[in-house]
Amino acid sequence: MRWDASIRTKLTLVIAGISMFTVSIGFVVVSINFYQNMQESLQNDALAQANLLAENSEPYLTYDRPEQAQTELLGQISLNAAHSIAIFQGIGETFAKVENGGGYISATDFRKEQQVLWDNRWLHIYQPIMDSLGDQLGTIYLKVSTDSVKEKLRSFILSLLLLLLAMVLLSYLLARIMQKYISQPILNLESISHQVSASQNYSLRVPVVTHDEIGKLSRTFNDMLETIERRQRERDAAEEALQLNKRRLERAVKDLQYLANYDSLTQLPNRALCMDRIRYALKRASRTRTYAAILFLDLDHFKDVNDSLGHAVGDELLKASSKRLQELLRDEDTLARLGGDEFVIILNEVEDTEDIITVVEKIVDNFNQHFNLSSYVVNSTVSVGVCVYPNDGSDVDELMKAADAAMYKAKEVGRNTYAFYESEMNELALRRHRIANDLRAAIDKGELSLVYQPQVDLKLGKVIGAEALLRWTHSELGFISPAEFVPIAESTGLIKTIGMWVIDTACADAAFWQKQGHTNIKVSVNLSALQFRQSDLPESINKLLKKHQLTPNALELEITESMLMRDVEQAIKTLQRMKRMGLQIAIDDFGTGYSSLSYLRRFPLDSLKIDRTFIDEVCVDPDDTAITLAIISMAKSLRLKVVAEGVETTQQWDFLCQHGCDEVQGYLVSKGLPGEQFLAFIAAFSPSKWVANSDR
Ligand SMILES: Nc1nc2c(ncn2[C@@H]2O[C@@H]3COP(=O)(O)O[C@H]4[C@@H](O)[C@H](n5cnc6c(=O)[nH]c(N)nc65)O[C@@H]4COP(=O)(O)O[C@H]3[C@H]2O)c(=O)[nH]1
Repeated sequence: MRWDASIRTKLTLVIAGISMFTVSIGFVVVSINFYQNMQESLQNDALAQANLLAENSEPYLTYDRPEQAQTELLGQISLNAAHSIAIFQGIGETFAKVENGGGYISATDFRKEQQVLWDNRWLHIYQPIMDSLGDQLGTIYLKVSTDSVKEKLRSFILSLLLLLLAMVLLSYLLARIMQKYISQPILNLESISHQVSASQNYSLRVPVVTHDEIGKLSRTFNDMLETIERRQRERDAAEEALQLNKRRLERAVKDLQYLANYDSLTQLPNRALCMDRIRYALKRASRTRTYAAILFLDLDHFKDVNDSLGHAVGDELLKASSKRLQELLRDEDTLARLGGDEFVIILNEVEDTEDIITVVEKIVDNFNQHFNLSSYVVNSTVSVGVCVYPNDGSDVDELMKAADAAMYKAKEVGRNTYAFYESEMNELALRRHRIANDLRAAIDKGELSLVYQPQVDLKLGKVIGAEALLRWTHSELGFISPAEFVPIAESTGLIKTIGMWVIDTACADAAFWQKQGHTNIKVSVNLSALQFRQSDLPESINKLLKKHQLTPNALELEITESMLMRDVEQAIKTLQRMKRMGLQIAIDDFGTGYSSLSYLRRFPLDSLKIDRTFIDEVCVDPDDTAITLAIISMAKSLRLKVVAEGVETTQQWDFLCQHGCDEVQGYLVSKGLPGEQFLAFIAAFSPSKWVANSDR
């Protein structure tokens, strides 16, 4: 068993133990000595008395006077212990005896010779009585109790024990005090070594207070710490130098990597990294079944700028061009500089190839604005060649060649333009270009018009409003769907003008219908995202309402979920302004976006329009049924009206009727109608008549 007491305790106990052991031995020796002395004194005393009796007993024996011997002789004995005394004569006959606490004496106690005997309780002394002729007349027998000796020994031991206890206590206290001088330096040594091992702080030192072995040990320990501390310092310095070199090396590697992958002038990815990014874009596109577009850009007449204004201006133009391009791109797209005035743009995960046209047109348009360089204003247009993965090539080389070829095509056409590698895309781009250009004049030429698709209240069985739908009949291209030209108008910004024309026209028509007596008919107008973000839109609408003296609640604005979710707080503010004006607000194509319920509660809305794609299969596809029912119940819980778009069959109509939909619109009721036809439609509309003509 290990004993884990401290050295201090051990030392105290050892010192106290030794002193106790020594004192105990002394105690035993003294006690034995004392006992022996007491015995000897008693024996000497008793022997002297016995001798005296033996010398004086002769006449009493000779004249046979036992009574006198008893009183005159034995009665005179004085001893400090209980005793009995007898005079034997002849061969053991008791002549006289006195029993004075020394017990009974019988003939059996007789001994003839001189003897001194000790037993447990008694001291027996036999002393012969001799006559003058030297003959033995008898024997004196003295029997002395040893109780008095034992009693004295007991009280002696008791006082000795008390003394011993006091000495042990004293030695313990002295040991405690003394051990401090021995154990403290050891404890110091132990404490410092513990601190050093716990904190790894080698600057700690043990205080050296003695010059003995422990003092020497402490000094050696301190020397050892000093050596370790010095080595530690040297190692730390070496480690620091190593880290510094490592950091320098890492920075150098990073710089090298950067130089290997980035262009030092524009900080854009260089050719090597560009090829890598294209490879990655192709993988992403094929995994997500989308397109990737590679735009090869070359600044027109860059050489002239360099030659006439100097390389510094040329560099500045390249930097300004890269900044401008960067601003036009999404974060997930890549802009790289191949060298000279050649740039490449990678458009990732493009879902619709028409989006590529939008981007490339934006780029070409932007370069039609001059560059304000530090000392010159420079005009620099751009020629762009575009190819699309997977249509125009399956690997990086093929696609780069295609984009390069397309770029030369754009240069040949006369620069400041773009060209697709694939002619089909070129045609599409040309058509978009044409639409964008011609749309500007379409309003003035009177090519735009509105049709109104009736909206029927299912409970009332009455037409209660209409959605205004924009129509464009191009003088040469014929009918162009709003689904085609509205996004183009959005990308060119022309939608603002067209949108105001739509509201103006719809308000004028609605005011006319009201004048014709259809006071409860409201008109719904689609707002584009760009329009919705226009800060002066509420005021502009207000002006138009006043212009046509139309009550605000006769105008409903249709907004899509994505328009609201783009900047929720701003959207809430705009909607609140519109609501304060008294306008009606509907969410269009509901269910296709990502609006969250918590946000919906915060938008001041009047109705939700269930998207046509759900109504299409509402009686066939259980998913669409479930979604439609969920939208209806959600709208009810938000106290919003529900409108179903694209109702084409009576089954859909019945389903919506049964499940509490408020309003419907769709080909089952009517397609969009020109203003005057719509008026006639309201007048003629009666549910029974309509039911008769329907596909029931
Ligand atoms: N298959 C089918 N289709 C039906 C049925 N009932 C209505 N539709 C069509 O569904 C579209 C509904 O309009 P939208 O969802 O707002 O979608 C509109 C809207 O986003 C946009 N648009 C139309 N007019 C305007 C406008 O004045 N301003 C803005 N910003 N966008 C407009 O163009 C989109 C397409 O408009 P449209 O071609 O007129 O197509 C209209 C309408 O003709 C039906 O029963 N079956």
